[in-house]
Amino acid sequence: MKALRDMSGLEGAVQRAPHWLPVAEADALFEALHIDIPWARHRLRIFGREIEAPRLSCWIGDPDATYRYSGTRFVPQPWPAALAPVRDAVSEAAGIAFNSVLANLYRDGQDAMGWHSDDERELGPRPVIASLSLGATRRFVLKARAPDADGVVARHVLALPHGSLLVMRGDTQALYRHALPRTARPVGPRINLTFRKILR
Ligand SMILES: O=C(O)CCC(=O)C(=O)O
Ligand SMILES: [Fe+2]
Repeated sequence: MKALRDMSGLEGAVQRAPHWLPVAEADALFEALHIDIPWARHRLRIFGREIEAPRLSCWIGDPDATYRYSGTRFVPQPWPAALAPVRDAVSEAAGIAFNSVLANLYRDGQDAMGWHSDDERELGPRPVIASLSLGATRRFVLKARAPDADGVVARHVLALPHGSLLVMRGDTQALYRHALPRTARPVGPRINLTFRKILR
């Protein structure tokens, strides 16, 4: 496993390791999760309207780690065998014991996630979120909620390749929104695992 490094311009808040999981392990994990996870379409509430999320998802976690995500309460699915050791390794890398993960499957370039922050109350005020990406490389964009002293709205675009780990911590959710835009490029499926710690 490669060490996490601070992203320039986001020191102390966002870290990543582009090739965190060795390719063979990342390949095996993608295959296992693609089959083992009961993927479903979640409903999101955006500006008071319910929409079907343009991706498939599954909430996984310890039995008492219930969670509200975009207006819906989820009781987590149990950890698939292939995922439990990954949870432990990601927890060690990020320095926090994660008890849940939102797994996302982006079937092709039309699947996406709009602007949001991972700021649900269950995560506490300054949550640590660790995001492991498998499969097709997609662009992940962080955009500041407010302009800086020069009037510039900071924007950071990251490619998240197969096996990469991204950690957001500190005030990242309070100060930034993030999104995974659609792409017209022909891309294969991507699985993203966003590990979270639900406070009880
Ligand atoms: O797919 C990604 O990289 C990000 C997903 C995300 O932000 C989320 O599910 O909260
Ligand atoms: Fe998110």
